[in-house]
Amino acid sequence: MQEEKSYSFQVNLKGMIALLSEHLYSDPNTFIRELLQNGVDAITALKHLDEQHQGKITIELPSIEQPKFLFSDNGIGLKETDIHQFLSVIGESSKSKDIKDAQDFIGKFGIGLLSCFVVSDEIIVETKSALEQLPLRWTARAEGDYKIERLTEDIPVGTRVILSPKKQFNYIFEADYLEKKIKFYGDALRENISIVVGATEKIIHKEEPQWLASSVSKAELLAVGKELFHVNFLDAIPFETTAGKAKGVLYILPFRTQFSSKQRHRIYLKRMFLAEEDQSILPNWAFFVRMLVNTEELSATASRESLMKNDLLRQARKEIAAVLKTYLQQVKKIDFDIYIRIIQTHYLHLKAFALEDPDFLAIFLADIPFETNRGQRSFQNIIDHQQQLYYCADFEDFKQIDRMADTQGMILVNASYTFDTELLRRIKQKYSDYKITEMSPNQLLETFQPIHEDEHNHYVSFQKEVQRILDDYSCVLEIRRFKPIDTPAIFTKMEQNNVENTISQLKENANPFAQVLKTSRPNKIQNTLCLNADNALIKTLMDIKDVYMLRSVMEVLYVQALILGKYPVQEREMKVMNEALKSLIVMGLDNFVNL
Ligand SMILES: Nc1ncnc2c1ncn2[C@@H]1O[C@H](COP(=O)(O)OP(=O)(O)OP(=O)(O)O)[C@@H](O)[C@H]1O
Repeated sequence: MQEEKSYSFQVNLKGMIALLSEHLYSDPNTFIRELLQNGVDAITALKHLDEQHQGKITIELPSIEQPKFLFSDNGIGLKETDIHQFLSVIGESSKSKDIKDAQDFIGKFGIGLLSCFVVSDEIIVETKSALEQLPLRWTARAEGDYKIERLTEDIPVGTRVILSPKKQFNYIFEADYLEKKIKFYGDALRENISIVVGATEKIIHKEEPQWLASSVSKAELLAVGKELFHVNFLDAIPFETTAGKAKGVLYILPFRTQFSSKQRHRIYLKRMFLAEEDQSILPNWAFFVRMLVNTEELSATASRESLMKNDLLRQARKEIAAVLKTYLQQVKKIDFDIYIRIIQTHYLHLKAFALEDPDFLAIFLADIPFETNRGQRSFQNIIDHQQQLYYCADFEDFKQIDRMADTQGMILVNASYTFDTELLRRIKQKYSDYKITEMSPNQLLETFQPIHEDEHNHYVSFQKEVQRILDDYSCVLEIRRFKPIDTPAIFTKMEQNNVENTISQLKENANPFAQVLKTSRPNKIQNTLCLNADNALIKTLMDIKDVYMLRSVMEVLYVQALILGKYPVQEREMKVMNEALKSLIVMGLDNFVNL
């Protein structure tokens, strides 16, 4: 048997840097964030020794006289052993979780400094540890070697990172550009940050942001929101969570958003900007919200572009969801105007989530708006009006009967919009006290008053004659009384398989017409022409003895009813109408001549 030998993995630094820069640090600005983070962590470490220590970060920009980029902090610095152990070993961090107070630091993976290689072929770190007082210089090259030397001149306690910008990234080291980026990443930090250009020093950040202060008014929060997101929000809801120690503001958007569109938030981790597009700390139904949040205890992924999805995050999300729900419950009492504006703007999202979440449904039930034949109305308003809610799940059905419903004084919901039908069915299921009925043209027809039994004899021969005419159009005749009385005929069309549904639904609603419908209509029937016994023209028609004239008038009425019901009128029907009109005119002329 061969002798066993064990070997250590070797790391090709160049390959590693390429990997990191192409995948993990695809944005060349990342090094700014990583340097800021390291500076802040070093200051935090020194504060563990001296609570009063005032942190400061100074950035010196390259110039003709001094072509390097210098990033200095007055943090704890590095001892010689730290340099070997942490700076020079990829993946080693002095802030990892097995050290005490690890949760105070932003960094933890031991790779962040490598991002400097994206913009510079060399990284120099000059440092003096508060614990060792030895000024040292570490020089690392992208080729993978490094050296350490003792500095002859003394330097203050802290660390200075020196980079030689690659030509293609010169733009990043311009004062304006850099200032913007520093503010972007570091606007919530406690440390003073200044930029030095030549002989001038400019403090670009020094104050704790207003939204993180302990007492701040709603007006101030709205002003912060406007400045950060350029939006005049409807409202600002401050919140804090126990899980993950998140503190921030939920802003209610004043405009409707697409379900698929991602909102831009401002998410900070230990006051360092982390991400804009990470939605994971918000409940998925909070499309109408933009969030400004700092978390002290949640973790970031290694790329630092999002929060780590773990139990703590899920717990924090639950707390935020509870805050938002409580707000929505209370805002109705506190500020009705805002409540109504929220509903008017975001009802589509609210409907979607009312479907998923019974709490949501309970909050908004009364005020959920629906489109009806009489404009937009809230659920409660419709119920109050007629003690029940009628709706059409199909737009064609709605189109067909909205005019009739209107003249009958009925409010009819057009539930053909996304979520409406499903939501009404859910409400019906959950709140059995409410009477909610799906309407089809035929069902509406069934609510029309039938002719009295005693009158049947009077109509028999007329009915037979007209049915014979309508047989040519596969249409069944009904005679009823309905409003408006100036409407002589209504045409309805029903899918074959809807007949049974209609019957069972009418039965469910204890509608006496259910039995009539079942017995009087075979399943094959699709088309119905309902004549209005109260209409003057129909009354006159009953007295016409001339079968040709009756046929012509009926054909005109049939096509007119199609048009009224917004059914497509085919060439055949147009031809029938024209022929019928022509016959009527001829008949009229004959009568005229005979006079
Ligand atoms: N400005 C600094 N002052 C003191 N120590 C520093 C400084 N910058 C880096 N270090 C040391 O170098 C180590 C490696 O830094 P690096 O930025 O690569 O990773 P990290 O900050 O530990 O973790 P992450 O990869 O999550 O940012 C740090 O853990 C720290 O010990």
